[in-house]
Amino acid sequence: MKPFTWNGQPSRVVFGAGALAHLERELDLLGAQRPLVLCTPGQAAQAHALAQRLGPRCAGVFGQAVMHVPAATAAAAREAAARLAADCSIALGGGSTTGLAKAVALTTGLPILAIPTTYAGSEMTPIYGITEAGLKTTGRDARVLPRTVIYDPELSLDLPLALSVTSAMNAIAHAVEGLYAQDGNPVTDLMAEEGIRALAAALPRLRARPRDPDARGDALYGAWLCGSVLGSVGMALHHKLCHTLGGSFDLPHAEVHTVVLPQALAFNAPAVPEALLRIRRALGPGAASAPAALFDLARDNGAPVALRDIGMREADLDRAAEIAVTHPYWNPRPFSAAQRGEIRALLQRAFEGTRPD
Ligand SMILES: NC(=O)C1=CN([C@@H]2O[C@H](COP(=O)(O)OP(=O)(O)OC[C@H]3O[C@@H](n4cnc5c(N)ncnc54)[C@H](OP(=O)(O)O)[C@@H]3O)[C@@H](O)[C@H]2O)C=CC1
Ligand SMILES: O=C(O)/C=C\C(=O)CC(=O)O
Repeated sequence: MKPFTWNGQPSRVVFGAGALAHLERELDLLGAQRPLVLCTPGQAAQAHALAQRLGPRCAGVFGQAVMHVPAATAAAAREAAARLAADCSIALGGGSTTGLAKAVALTTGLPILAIPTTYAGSEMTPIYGITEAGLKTTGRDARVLPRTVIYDPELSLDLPLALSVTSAMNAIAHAVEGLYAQDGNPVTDLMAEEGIRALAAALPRLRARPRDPDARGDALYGAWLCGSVLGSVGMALHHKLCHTLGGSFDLPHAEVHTVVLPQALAFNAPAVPEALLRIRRALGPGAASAPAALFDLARDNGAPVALRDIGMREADLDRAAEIAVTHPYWNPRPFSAAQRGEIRALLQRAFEGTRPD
């Protein structure tokens, strides 16, 4: 057994259908008297319903969360939290909303109670991302790790199927990179393999019955495991490419992960044989390689497999490759300026949607 350290996940998790009923109890446990409810404009109705339920203890609602957390939005949310004398953020929504709560926590220390409605997994990580002048900066800071997470499958029953599939692929990507992370360990390996299995098995059930509460619960269970992996170990090439494409070219986050994952794993495959075995086992029986099986999982569940289908311009691929190899993340197969050509070729295959061998 190789030596390792594991910081675990200090977040308190309340999981189950109807778990939202425990919100007041969880706020009391946090000692939160004046929570600010954060959401996207699209989820304002749910956020205001939550605020009404909380009554006078609720400091208010800030409903301007946006994907990739623009710096201006972060500043506006911080100002609102100060003006309303909030002592806690409730992030009701997907990773965009959790990311906004993290941006507030980064400078104010305001504790976060996250109520995820997608499978992004941000609620289980100390990773933040803020985008300014077309460049996304990510970092890790213990202050941004949500203190409490309420996972209630009933809140994702209406998550559109297409988003359910791509958000599940986003979560699977966390686990895939966790399986070859520089600081991986036996516990995160177990969580990663089980998370991939749970999500991959839930997808066809969701296609058959999108409002199946059990399938939604199993998917959320998988997202929790995969997010926990991401929160515990480092990210590598795949996430670097997605941060570049998402933050610098404003592509939809989960869709980028869905398209890039098979290609990034194919690039790393020669260096990560153990990870390939675990991924292949988690995805169930089949003759395809792990990268090809991930490609097929996305394609067979109706998700995009080509960057050109999610808004990427071929003319931007050179710049994307340049950004990606600048300040690279650690990766089991080194990528830096010297590998720019290989990364450019990877992006071309992702642009065209070429099924990996
Ligand atoms: N720091 C970290 O560890 C991580 C951060 N992230 C970040 O999170 C963001 C992406 O998160 P993701 O969840 O994919 O994106 P969003 O939070 O933007 O949600 C994606 C889409 O799903 C819709 N949606 C969310 N929940 C529901 C629901 N219950 N019913 C119907 N529609 C719903 C949203 O609609 P609407 O806009 O109306 O709300 C939105 O259109 C990115 O900024 C990414 O960088 C992602 C993973 C990990
Ligand atoms: O790319 C991911 O899914 C994980 C991390 C981030 O998105 C960083 C961020 O919060 O923007």
